[in-house]
Amino acid sequence: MSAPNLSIAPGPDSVVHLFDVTVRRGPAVLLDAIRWNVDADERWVILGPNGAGKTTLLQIAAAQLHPTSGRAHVLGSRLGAVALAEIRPLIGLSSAALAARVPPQETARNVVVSAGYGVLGRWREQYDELDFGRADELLDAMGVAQLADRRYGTLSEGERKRVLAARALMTDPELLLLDEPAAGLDLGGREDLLRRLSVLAEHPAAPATVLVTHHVEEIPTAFSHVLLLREGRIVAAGPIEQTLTEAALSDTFAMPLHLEQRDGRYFAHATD
Ligand SMILES: Nc1ncnc2c1ncn2[C@@H]1O[C@H](COP(=O)(O)OP(=O)(O)OP(=O)(O)O)[C@@H](O)[C@H]1O
Repeated sequence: MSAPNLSIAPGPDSVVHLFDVTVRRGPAVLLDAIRWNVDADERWVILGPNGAGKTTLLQIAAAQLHPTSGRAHVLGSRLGAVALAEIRPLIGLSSAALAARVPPQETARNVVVSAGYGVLGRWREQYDELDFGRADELLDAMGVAQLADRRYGTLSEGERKRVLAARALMTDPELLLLDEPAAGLDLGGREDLLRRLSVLAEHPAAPATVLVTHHVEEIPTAFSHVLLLREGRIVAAGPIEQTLTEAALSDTFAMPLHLEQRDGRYFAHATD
């Protein structure tokens, strides 16, 4: 299924709108005629196996990549028609690619506060007390207030993820993109982060959010929609309750899977 009824142009509440978006690299088709719309009040999960195209799709939503063909609108602007630098400050992104570029000697607080300037780590910019206050609040909201003065390079994998999630929120973005925010976290860390992301997602003023994951166990409650991706194609997309079914999940991962839902959370395992 690939949202055949999606209109060619974005609606008034649309934050991300893709119409027949295809991404090719040589003979490889990374994304194949994707039709997808994210409205401002929606919280989406993109779920799929390794190599499905999830990160590529997120790069389009982050206005970091142009489609090879098709129409992509992000925050009302058509990619290719506007300078991407204009809309990027409105997008909060946390990804492995970003994590790898953070200067290790930078403090956690500076990693967060420098998002306001679209740079990684402090250079010569001057920040005011309000900026630092907001950075500390966001570190606190992500459960790492005590690490504000620690150097990024000394943080554990899970602590870095939280700092980058705080950074993604620093500019008060209209679109929040989280690529595998719970990867590398231990069980307690994952559960704590998911609870915090659920609190955020439930907030009426929270930005439209897209979270990428390989695992249904990493879907925070309060996320409203799911897009299941396999080999660059949409298997199913829509409201999570109706769309995340055992059959659709089994198709996505190309194996028979048992899916359970309890208290708004999902759990899956292979059937015998
Ligand atoms: N420049 C390229 N040329 C050819 N193939 C590419 C190129 N870049 C990415 N790919 C392929 O595109 C596919 C989709 O990659 P992408 O990183 O979007 O997948 P993903 O779903 O995020 O994977 P993972 O879960 O493993 O992170 C992969 O098979 C990858 O090998």
